[in-house]
Amino acid sequence: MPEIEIRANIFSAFLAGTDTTANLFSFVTYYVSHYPEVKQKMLAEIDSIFPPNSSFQLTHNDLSKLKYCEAIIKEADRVCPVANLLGRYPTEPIEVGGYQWPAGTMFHFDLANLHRHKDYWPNPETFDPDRFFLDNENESYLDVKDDDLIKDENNQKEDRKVEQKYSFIMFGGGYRICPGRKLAMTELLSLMVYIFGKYDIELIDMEAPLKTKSSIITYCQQLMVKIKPRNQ
Ligand code: HEM
Repeated sequence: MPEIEIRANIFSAFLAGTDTTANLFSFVTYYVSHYPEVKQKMLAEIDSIFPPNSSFQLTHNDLSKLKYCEAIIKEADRVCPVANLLGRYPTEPIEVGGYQWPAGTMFHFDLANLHRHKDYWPNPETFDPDRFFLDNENESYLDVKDDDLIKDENNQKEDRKVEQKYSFIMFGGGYRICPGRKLAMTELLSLMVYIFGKYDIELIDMEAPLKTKSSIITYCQQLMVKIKPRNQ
């Protein structure tokens, strides 16, 4: 492998594997602290599986029971997508949006607007993890199934399931879907158990908006919080 490719791979492993997860955890912290009813429901779920003041082992099986926490992570990324720059280029001429495009045209996906599109999301501006929680039994955002891929490849846009799936593309989709998605979810859920399970986190200023800046990813510029051990 040429040196430039080795460097590019190391760079993307750092950027893709650490900055995404770290910044999304900041967004989760902001939203959880901003919505007391969400925080309460989250703590009830964490405490029911990882009882406070008990010595527990973090197992994959127990983490996978944290369906509401998973919904919070997805909802935080829906309203504030940490990976916002997603590109594709066609290898052959293609028609998109009623226009003909030559092979090699670079298309960028506008994740922030897609994740808030009113055709797919009722009350898109509202932070509401229940939209993922109540749906959790049927959803499969993290596991793209082969039959969906085949249908999508053939561009069968009438397939409503595929269309709905791709209205939320936190981890991208298709053959280039994020290979670290399960690790990312495991890391984020573990952090939620260890941090929110043990500490009470409050925003210094409940009125302050989430301060972010976007480049290749959206990162948290500042998050002022007060941390103290939880009273259990
Ligand atoms: C919350 C955390 C994360 C988010 C939101 C995220 C999101 C994404 C997105 C949107 C893509 C583009 C997918 C596409 O083009 O369809 C991607 C690609 C990628 N991600 Fe992640 N990611 C996260 C964590 C991770 C972690 C933990 C790793 C590795 C340890 C990782 C490794 C990668 C790599 C290597 C690619 C490029 C894949 C390719 O081009 O084939 N990501 N990620």
